[in-house]
Amino acid sequence: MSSTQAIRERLHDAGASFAANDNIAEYLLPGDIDVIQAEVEQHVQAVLEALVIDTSRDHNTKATAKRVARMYVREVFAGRFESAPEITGFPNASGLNELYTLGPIAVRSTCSHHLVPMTGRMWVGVVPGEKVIGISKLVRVANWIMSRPHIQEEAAVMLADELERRIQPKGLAVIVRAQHQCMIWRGVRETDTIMITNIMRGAFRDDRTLRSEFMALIKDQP
Ligand SMILES: Nc1nc2c(ncn2[C@@H]2O[C@H](COP(=O)(O)OP(=O)(O)OP(=O)(O)O)[C@@H](O)[C@H]2O)c(=O)[nH]1
Repeated sequence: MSSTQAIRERLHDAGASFAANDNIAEYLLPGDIDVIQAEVEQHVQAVLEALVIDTSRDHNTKATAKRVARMYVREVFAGRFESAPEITGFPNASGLNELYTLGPIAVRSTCSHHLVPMTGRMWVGVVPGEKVIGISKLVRVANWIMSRPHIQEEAAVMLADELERRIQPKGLAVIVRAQHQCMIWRGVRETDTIMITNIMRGAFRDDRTLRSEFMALIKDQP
């Protein structure tokens, strides 16, 4: 059966969750991504037809279904289908115990309620534990998590959980500041509203001075 129904059945049989912000890479077989993309294309074409758009004669929308399917599957929702990025870790040989911050990192995500962009910036603060990791890997993990449909609170927690699990720091802070197009482009149409999510773990939760130091370090990076 070459359809996404076979993939959903596989996930059901394995008892796996496949919510919008879950990653399902470990349940996919070779070729499944092409099956998903082809089926999404068919359904986007049906949406265009339901919107009474003449894609056969309108040169602007002729290839829109194909473009949108590729964008969803290979770009903006790729974090659902791709395996987690590898993290290069080094032993913390010199016993580094100081805070470092990384940011701003671009937030490019999608609101799972209206499937429109959620964009902004985020910062990560780390007090290392036994491992020191390549800082670009924080960005790779962040992009992998964010490129799924989300609500911001869950995205921030999911990123913090993943980083905590993979780098086992003494302290971890994740701050996400994002604008939601579902509140700008439509709906309440508030153009300047920003949602801020703060996650403080380990030393950042327990030590107010460390938290303040982190906030001071990032405060001039709007
Ligand atoms: N908590 C939270 N809410 C979000 C996020 N993104 C969007 N929302 C809200 O989710 C809600 C969606 O619920 P509905 O009331 O069913 O959607 P709607 O009728 O289109 O609502 P309006 O946007 O008010 O027009 C809206 O209030 C959105 O503003 C997010 O990341 N976190």
